[in-house]
Amino acid sequence: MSTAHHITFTDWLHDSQRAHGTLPANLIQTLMVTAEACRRIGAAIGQGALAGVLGAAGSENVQGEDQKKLDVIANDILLQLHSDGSHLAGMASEEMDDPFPVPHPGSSDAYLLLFDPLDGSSNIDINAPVGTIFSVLPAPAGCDARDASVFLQPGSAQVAAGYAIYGPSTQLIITLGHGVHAFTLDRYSGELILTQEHLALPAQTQEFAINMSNQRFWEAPVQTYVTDLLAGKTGPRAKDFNMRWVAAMVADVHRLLSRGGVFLYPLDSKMASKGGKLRLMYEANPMAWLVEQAGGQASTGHQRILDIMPTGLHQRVPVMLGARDEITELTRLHSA
Ligand SMILES: O=P(O)(O)OC[C@H]1O[C@](O)(COP(=O)(O)O)[C@@H](O)[C@@H]1O
Ligand SMILES: [Mg+2]
Ligand SMILES: [Mg+2]
Repeated sequence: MSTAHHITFTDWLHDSQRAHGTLPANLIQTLMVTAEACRRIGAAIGQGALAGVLGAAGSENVQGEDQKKLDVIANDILLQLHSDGSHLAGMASEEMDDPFPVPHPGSSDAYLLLFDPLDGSSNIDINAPVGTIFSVLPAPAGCDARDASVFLQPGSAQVAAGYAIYGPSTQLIITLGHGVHAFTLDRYSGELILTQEHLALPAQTQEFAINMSNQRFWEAPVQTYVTDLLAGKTGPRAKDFNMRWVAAMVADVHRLLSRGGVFLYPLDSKMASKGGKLRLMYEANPMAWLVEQAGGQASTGHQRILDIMPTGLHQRVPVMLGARDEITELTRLHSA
């Protein structure tokens, strides 16, 4: 589809409502407030050293990881902006052990919002891209969002998913189940403007993303897969592959959605007991749905990510997503 100009995110949400009729007011509100939170997080990140926001917060999150000041700031911005409304029943975040119930949950059709407020934290101090990832689930009628089990729905139940990337430009990428669309922040007007509709992920690629320093810890199927890619033209794949690793899932997935590719964070023996590196509910699920909506696939190697029945809010899973033919090859190797 052609590039559209000067359609703001708000206009687009109302157009989508007219076109698909599936956007309740509370969902529109959830997405508008999330977009505004991302704009403010992007502004704080953009100020960098000038705002004193860089460096460690001196605390740990539930995963036992050191929090950066911006992890905490980004989390607080999302909590604060959403707490004012009645569109959500509750929120869950990488940075909080337990769910955050919204003080005055309103109507029965409220939503649950899950997020990784700042993805790629280790990139902050080197002025490289970072992002915010979010996933929206329906709240079961009359649920008590203090109870983590209300959030434990498979990725296939998501009603919206997306991310903001804070790079040379700030962009918001979103799906509501009708393709993947990109908005770019106009820094002069403060508006998010629709800049690309229906992002498409080619079935084939010659580019892969994986943290190669973990090679010796991977399981056999991933060892075989990457060995074949590295063998290039004279190997079994009969073509040369390029490799990229930004070390922020948002940026690595954004590259896939922009020019194709495959991204892997497989299980390795260092983290086998944890189940993987990336978090299912607010990293793997939203990215898996975006990738599928763009024509790609997302798998653990054994199972479609969106079919996983979650057992914990902060559950981790192996992630392989991107070009359809590559994920098909990876699942073949895992079942061999
Ligand atoms: O340290 P590595 O192996 O490069 O890990 C990079 C991965 O870790 C993450 O940064 C984890 O995200 P957080 O920064 O939200 O903890 C992913 O975005 C990225 O894919
Ligand atoms: Mg992350
Ligand atoms: Mg994070």
